[in-house]
Amino acid sequence: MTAVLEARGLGKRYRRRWALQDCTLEIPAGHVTGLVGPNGAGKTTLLSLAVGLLAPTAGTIEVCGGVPAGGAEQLAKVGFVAQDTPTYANLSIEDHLRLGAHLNPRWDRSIAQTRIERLGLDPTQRAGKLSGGQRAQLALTLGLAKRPELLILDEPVASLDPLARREFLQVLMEAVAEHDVSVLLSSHVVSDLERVCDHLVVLVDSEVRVEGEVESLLATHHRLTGPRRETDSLPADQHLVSASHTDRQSTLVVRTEAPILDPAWTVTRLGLEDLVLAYMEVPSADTRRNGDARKPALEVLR
Ligand SMILES: Nc1ncnc2c1ncn2[C@@H]1O[C@H](COP(=O)(O)OP(=O)(O)OP(=O)(O)O)[C@@H](O)[C@H]1O
Repeated sequence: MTAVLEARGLGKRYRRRWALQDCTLEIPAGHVTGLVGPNGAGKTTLLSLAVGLLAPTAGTIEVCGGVPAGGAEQLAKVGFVAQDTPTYANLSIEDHLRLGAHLNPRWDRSIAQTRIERLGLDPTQRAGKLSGGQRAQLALTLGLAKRPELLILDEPVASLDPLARREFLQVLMEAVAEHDVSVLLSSHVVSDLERVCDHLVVLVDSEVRVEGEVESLLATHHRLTGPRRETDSLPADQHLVSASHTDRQSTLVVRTEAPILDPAWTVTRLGLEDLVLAYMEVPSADTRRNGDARKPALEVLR
Protein backbone atom coordinates (compact mmCIF):
# COMPACT_ATOMS: atom_id res chain seq x y z
CA MET A 1 0.00 0.00 0.00
CA THR A 2 1.36 3.42 -0.91
CA ALA A 3 0.59 6.05 1.67
CA VAL A 4 -0.12 9.67 0.77
CA LEU A 5 0.24 10.69 4.40
CA GLU A 6 2.30 8.99 7.10
CA ALA A 7 2.41 10.38 10.62
CA ARG A 8 4.45 8.88 13.46
CA GLY A 9 3.87 10.11 17.02
CA LEU A 10 2.88 13.46 15.52
CA GLY A 11 1.96 16.23 17.94
CA LYS A 12 1.42 19.97 18.01
CA ARG A 13 1.33 21.95 21.24
CA TYR A 14 0.29 25.55 21.82
CA ARG A 15 1.84 26.64 25.11
CA ARG A 16 0.64 23.90 27.51
CA ARG A 17 -2.25 22.60 25.41
CA TRP A 18 -1.85 19.84 22.82
CA ALA A 19 -3.95 20.57 19.71
CA LEU A 20 -2.88 17.18 18.30
CA GLN A 21 -1.25 14.42 20.28
CA ASP A 22 0.61 11.19 19.52
CA CYS A 23 -0.95 10.82 16.09
CA THR A 24 0.19 7.74 14.16
CA LEU A 25 -1.59 7.34 10.84
CA GLU A 26 -1.17 5.92 7.36
CA ILE A 27 -3.58 7.32 4.82
CA PRO A 28 -3.57 5.17 1.67
CA ALA A 29 -3.25 6.55 -1.87
CA GLY A 30 -6.19 6.32 -4.27
CA HIS A 31 -8.86 6.95 -1.65
CA VAL A 32 -11.13 9.73 -0.50
CA THR A 33 -10.38 9.93 3.21
CA GLY A 34 -12.68 11.72 5.61
CA LEU A 35 -11.26 13.32 8.73
CA VAL A 36 -14.14 13.69 11.15
CA GLY A 37 -14.34 15.13 14.63
CA PRO A 38 -16.11 17.82 16.63
CA ASN A 39 -15.04 21.48 16.72
CA GLY A 40 -11.64 21.85 18.31
CA ALA A 41 -10.70 18.17 17.79
CA GLY A 42 -7.47 19.04 15.94
CA LYS A 43 -8.54 18.56 12.31
CA THR A 44 -7.22 21.91 11.04
CA THR A 45 -4.04 21.35 13.04
CA LEU A 46 -3.42 17.98 11.37
CA LEU A 47 -4.16 19.35 7.90
CA SER A 48 -1.98 22.42 8.50
CA LEU A 49 0.88 20.12 9.54
CA ALA A 50 0.30 18.10 6.34
CA VAL A 51 0.72 21.15 4.12
CA GLY A 52 3.59 22.63 6.13
CA LEU A 53 1.72 25.66 7.46
CA LEU A 54 2.60 24.41 10.95
CA ALA A 55 5.70 22.57 12.17
CA PRO A 56 5.31 19.59 14.54
CA THR A 57 6.16 19.91 18.23
CA ALA A 58 6.69 16.13 18.34
CA GLY A 59 6.98 13.23 15.87
CA THR A 60 7.16 13.23 12.10
CA ILE A 61 4.90 13.63 9.09
CA GLU A 62 5.49 12.73 5.43
CA VAL A 63 3.11 13.62 2.65
CA CYS A 64 3.41 12.01 -0.80
CA GLY A 65 6.82 10.75 0.29
CA GLY A 66 8.21 14.19 1.20
CA VAL A 67 8.45 16.68 4.05
CA PRO A 68 5.48 19.10 3.97
CA ALA A 69 6.36 22.33 2.12
CA GLY A 70 9.89 21.00 1.66
CA GLY A 71 10.50 22.76 -1.68
CA ALA A 72 8.79 23.50 -5.01
CA GLU A 73 8.40 19.85 -6.02
CA GLN A 74 6.59 19.02 -2.76
CA LEU A 75 4.35 22.09 -3.06
CA ALA A 76 3.31 20.95 -6.55
CA LYS A 77 2.31 17.50 -5.26
CA VAL A 78 -0.20 18.74 -2.69
CA GLY A 79 -3.27 20.90 -3.26
CA PHE A 80 -4.86 22.66 -0.30
CA VAL A 81 -8.26 24.29 0.03
CA ALA A 82 -8.27 26.03 3.39
CA GLN A 83 -11.27 26.42 5.71
CA ASP A 84 -13.91 28.82 4.29
CA THR A 85 -12.45 28.38 0.76
CA PRO A 86 -10.60 31.69 0.62
CA THR A 87 -10.36 33.54 -2.71
CA TYR A 88 -9.29 37.09 -3.66
CA ALA A 89 -12.47 39.21 -3.57
CA ASN A 90 -11.21 41.81 -6.07
CA LEU A 91 -9.89 39.34 -8.64
CA SER A 92 -12.11 37.84 -11.32
CA ILE A 93 -12.44 34.11 -11.91
CA GLU A 94 -10.12 34.37 -14.94
CA ASP A 95 -7.58 36.31 -12.83
CA HIS A 96 -7.62 33.40 -10.36
CA LEU A 97 -7.01 30.92 -13.20
CA ARG A 98 -4.14 33.07 -14.59
CA LEU A 99 -2.62 33.24 -11.11
CA GLY A 100 -2.98 29.47 -10.74
CA ALA A 101 -1.22 28.92 -14.08
CA HIS A 102 1.58 31.28 -13.05
CA LEU A 103 2.17 29.69 -9.65
CA ASN A 104 1.76 25.97 -10.42
CA PRO A 105 4.17 24.06 -12.67
CA ARG A 106 1.69 21.23 -13.41
CA TRP A 107 -1.28 23.56 -14.02
CA ASP A 108 -3.88 22.05 -16.35
CA ARG A 109 -5.61 24.89 -18.21
CA SER A 110 -8.24 22.67 -19.79
CA ILE A 111 -9.39 21.22 -16.42
CA ALA A 112 -9.79 24.75 -15.10
CA GLN A 113 -11.70 26.06 -18.13
CA THR A 114 -13.93 23.02 -18.50
CA ARG A 115 -14.93 23.13 -14.83
CA ILE A 116 -15.76 26.84 -14.91
CA GLU A 117 -17.87 26.28 -18.06
CA ARG A 118 -19.66 23.26 -16.55
CA LEU A 119 -20.46 25.29 -13.45
CA GLY A 120 -21.95 28.00 -15.67
CA LEU A 121 -19.79 30.70 -14.09
CA ASP A 122 -18.91 33.94 -15.88
CA PRO A 123 -15.07 34.11 -16.00
CA THR A 124 -15.14 37.92 -15.74
CA GLN A 125 -17.10 37.82 -12.45
CA ARG A 126 -15.19 39.00 -9.39
CA ALA A 127 -14.77 36.39 -6.65
CA GLY A 128 -16.19 38.84 -4.09
CA LYS A 129 -19.51 38.75 -5.97
CA LEU A 130 -19.81 34.94 -5.99
CA SER A 131 -22.14 33.05 -3.65
CA GLY A 132 -20.54 30.87 -0.95
CA GLY A 133 -21.25 27.77 -3.04
CA GLN A 134 -19.74 29.28 -6.20
CA ARG A 135 -16.67 30.46 -4.28
CA ALA A 136 -16.18 26.96 -2.91
CA GLN A 137 -16.47 25.58 -6.45
CA LEU A 138 -13.85 28.09 -7.66
CA ALA A 139 -11.48 27.04 -4.85
CA LEU A 140 -12.05 23.37 -5.74
CA THR A 141 -11.38 24.11 -9.43
CA LEU A 142 -8.08 25.79 -8.53
CA GLY A 143 -7.12 22.82 -6.35
CA LEU A 144 -7.90 20.29 -9.10
CA ALA A 145 -6.28 22.21 -11.99
CA LYS A 146 -3.03 22.18 -10.03
CA ARG A 147 -3.03 18.40 -10.73
CA PRO A 148 -1.85 17.45 -7.23
CA GLU A 149 -1.25 13.88 -6.08
CA LEU A 150 -3.14 14.71 -2.90
CA LEU A 151 -5.89 17.30 -2.56
CA ILE A 152 -6.54 18.40 1.02
CA LEU A 153 -9.74 20.26 1.87
CA ASP A 154 -10.42 21.67 5.33
CA GLU A 155 -14.18 21.74 6.10
CA PRO A 156 -14.96 22.72 2.49
CA VAL A 157 -18.75 22.56 2.89
CA ALA A 158 -19.10 23.87 6.45
CA SER A 159 -20.62 27.21 5.48
CA LEU A 160 -22.73 25.99 2.54
CA ASP A 161 -26.46 25.35 2.48
CA PRO A 162 -27.60 21.71 1.98
CA LEU A 163 -28.04 22.07 -1.79
CA ALA A 164 -24.67 23.74 -2.31
CA ARG A 165 -23.09 21.10 -0.04
CA ARG A 166 -24.53 18.33 -2.19
CA GLU A 167 -23.41 20.01 -5.43
CA PHE A 168 -19.90 20.58 -4.12
CA LEU A 169 -19.51 16.96 -3.01
CA GLN A 170 -20.95 15.77 -6.33
CA VAL A 171 -18.35 17.78 -8.28
CA LEU A 172 -15.64 16.46 -5.98
CA MET A 173 -16.74 12.87 -6.63
CA GLU A 174 -16.79 13.42 -10.40
CA ALA A 175 -13.33 14.95 -10.25
CA VAL A 176 -11.94 12.03 -8.27
CA ALA A 177 -13.39 9.62 -10.84
CA GLU A 178 -11.93 11.61 -13.77
CA HIS A 179 -8.50 12.52 -12.43
CA ASP A 180 -6.05 10.36 -10.59
CA VAL A 181 -6.06 12.21 -7.26
CA SER A 182 -6.21 11.15 -3.61
CA VAL A 183 -8.36 13.34 -1.39
CA LEU A 184 -8.28 14.10 2.32
CA LEU A 185 -11.16 16.23 3.55
CA SER A 186 -12.33 17.19 7.00
CA SER A 187 -15.82 17.76 8.34
CA HIS A 188 -17.70 17.67 11.60
CA VAL A 189 -20.78 16.39 9.75
CA VAL A 190 -20.66 12.63 9.21
CA SER A 191 -23.46 12.55 6.63
CA ASP A 192 -21.34 14.72 4.29
CA LEU A 193 -18.43 12.33 4.54
CA GLU A 194 -20.61 9.25 4.29
CA ARG A 195 -21.53 10.24 0.73
CA VAL A 196 -18.01 10.59 -0.55
CA CYS A 197 -15.44 8.83 1.63
CA ASP A 198 -14.21 5.26 1.48
CA HIS A 199 -11.65 5.72 4.26
CA LEU A 200 -12.22 7.39 7.60
CA VAL A 201 -10.19 8.91 10.44
CA VAL A 202 -12.04 9.89 13.63
CA LEU A 203 -10.28 12.57 15.65
CA VAL A 204 -11.57 13.60 19.08
CA ASP A 205 -9.87 15.69 21.78
CA SER A 206 -6.60 15.83 19.80
CA GLU A 207 -6.39 12.02 19.48
CA VAL A 208 -7.08 9.60 16.63
CA ARG A 209 -9.82 7.32 18.00
CA VAL A 210 -10.23 5.00 15.02
CA GLU A 211 -9.27 4.85 11.34
CA GLY A 212 -9.73 2.46 8.45
CA GLU A 213 -11.70 1.63 5.33
CA VAL A 214 -15.34 2.55 5.77
CA GLU A 215 -16.53 -0.83 4.49
CA SER A 216 -14.37 -2.77 6.91
CA LEU A 217 -15.24 -0.47 9.84
CA LEU A 218 -18.94 -1.05 9.14
CA ALA A 219 -18.43 -4.82 8.84
CA THR A 220 -16.58 -5.16 12.15
CA HIS A 221 -18.63 -2.90 14.45
CA HIS A 222 -21.88 -4.11 16.01
CA ARG A 223 -24.45 -2.88 18.48
CA LEU A 224 -25.36 -5.51 21.10
CA THR A 225 -28.56 -5.13 23.09
CA GLY A 226 -29.56 -7.54 25.85
CA PRO A 227 -30.19 -8.10 29.57
CA ARG A 228 -28.00 -5.92 31.76
CA ARG A 229 -24.54 -7.30 32.40
CA GLU A 230 -21.05 -6.14 33.27
CA THR A 231 -18.81 -5.36 30.32
CA ASP A 232 -15.80 -7.18 31.79
CA SER A 233 -17.49 -10.50 30.93
CA LEU A 234 -17.10 -9.97 27.15
CA PRO A 235 -15.04 -12.46 25.13
CA ALA A 236 -11.44 -11.40 24.54
CA ASP A 237 -11.95 -10.93 20.79
CA GLN A 238 -14.66 -8.30 21.36
CA HIS A 239 -13.19 -4.84 21.79
CA LEU A 240 -15.63 -2.62 23.70
CA VAL A 241 -16.10 0.80 22.11
CA SER A 242 -18.99 2.20 24.17
CA ALA A 243 -21.56 1.00 26.69
CA SER A 244 -24.78 2.32 28.13
CA HIS A 245 -27.04 0.65 30.67
CA THR A 246 -30.54 0.97 32.04
CA ASP A 247 -31.69 -0.98 35.13
CA ARG A 248 -32.47 -4.03 33.02
CA GLN A 249 -30.76 -3.59 29.70
CA SER A 250 -27.23 -3.05 28.35
CA THR A 251 -26.42 -1.59 24.95
CA LEU A 252 -22.85 -2.01 23.79
CA VAL A 253 -20.90 -1.12 20.68
CA VAL A 254 -18.12 -3.63 20.06
CA ARG A 255 -15.48 -4.14 17.40
CA THR A 256 -14.75 -7.72 16.40
CA GLU A 257 -13.74 -9.77 13.38
CA ALA A 258 -15.42 -12.88 14.82
CA PRO A 259 -19.14 -13.79 14.78
CA ILE A 260 -21.10 -12.93 17.93
CA LEU A 261 -22.37 -16.25 19.26
CA ASP A 262 -23.95 -15.30 22.59
CA PRO A 263 -27.73 -15.81 22.07
CA ALA A 264 -28.57 -13.31 24.83
CA TRP A 265 -27.55 -10.42 22.56
CA THR A 266 -29.62 -8.89 19.80
CA VAL A 267 -26.99 -7.85 17.25
CA THR A 268 -27.54 -4.95 14.85
CA ARG A 269 -25.27 -3.28 12.32
CA LEU A 270 -24.21 0.29 12.86
CA GLY A 271 -24.47 3.15 10.39
CA LEU A 272 -21.37 5.31 9.97
CA GLU A 273 -22.80 8.12 12.06
CA ASP A 274 -23.56 5.81 15.01
CA LEU A 275 -20.10 4.28 14.69
CA VAL A 276 -18.46 7.73 14.87
CA LEU A 277 -20.70 8.76 17.78
CA ALA A 278 -19.73 5.61 19.69
CA TYR A 279 -16.05 6.56 19.41
CA MET A 280 -16.84 10.10 20.47
CA GLU A 281 -18.19 8.75 23.75
CA VAL A 282 -14.81 7.22 24.53
CA PRO A 283 -13.03 9.43 27.05
CA SER A 284 -9.72 10.96 25.92
CA ALA A 285 -6.45 9.72 27.44
CA ASP A 286 -6.42 12.81 29.70
CA THR A 287 -9.95 12.31 30.96
CA ARG A 288 -9.37 8.56 31.26
CA ARG A 289 -6.47 9.38 33.55
CA ASN A 290 -8.65 11.79 35.55
CA GLY A 291 -11.57 9.35 35.63
CA ASP A 292 -14.13 11.77 34.08
CA ALA A 293 -16.85 10.76 31.64
CA ARG A 294 -17.28 12.66 28.35
CA LYS A 295 -20.36 13.35 26.32
CA PRO A 296 -20.40 13.12 22.52
CA ALA A 297 -20.35 16.48 20.80
CA LEU A 298 -20.85 15.74 17.13
CA GLU A 299 -23.20 17.80 15.01
CA VAL A 300 -25.71 15.49 13.35
CA LEU A 301 -27.38 16.66 10.12
CA ARG A 302 -29.89 14.62 8.18
N1 LIG B 1 -3.03 29.28 17.08
C1 LIG B 1 -3.52 28.62 18.12
N2 LIG B 1 -3.17 28.97 19.39
C2 LIG B 1 -3.64 28.31 20.46
N3 LIG B 1 -4.50 27.25 20.39
C3 LIG B 1 -4.88 26.86 19.17
C4 LIG B 1 -4.42 27.51 17.97
N4 LIG B 1 -4.98 26.88 16.91
C5 LIG B 1 -5.74 25.88 17.42
N5 LIG B 1 -5.69 25.87 18.76
C6 LIG B 1 -6.40 24.93 19.65
O1 LIG B 1 -6.09 23.60 19.26
C7 LIG B 1 -7.25 22.77 19.31
C8 LIG B 1 -7.50 22.15 17.96
O2 LIG B 1 -7.89 23.16 17.04
P1 LIG B 1 -8.20 22.86 15.51
O3 LIG B 1 -8.50 24.19 14.85
O4 LIG B 1 -7.13 22.04 14.92
O5 LIG B 1 -9.55 21.99 15.62
P2 LIG B 1 -10.61 21.61 14.50
O6 LIG B 1 -10.93 20.17 14.72
O7 LIG B 1 -10.12 22.00 13.15
O8 LIG B 1 -11.86 22.49 14.89
P3 LIG B 1 -12.96 23.21 13.94
O9 LIG B 1 -13.88 22.12 13.47
O10 LIG B 1 -13.63 24.14 14.90
O11 LIG B 1 -12.24 23.91 12.85
C9 LIG B 1 -8.38 23.67 19.79
O12 LIG B 1 -8.54 23.49 21.16
C10 LIG B 1 -7.92 25.08 19.49
O13 LIG B 1 -8.44 25.99 20.41
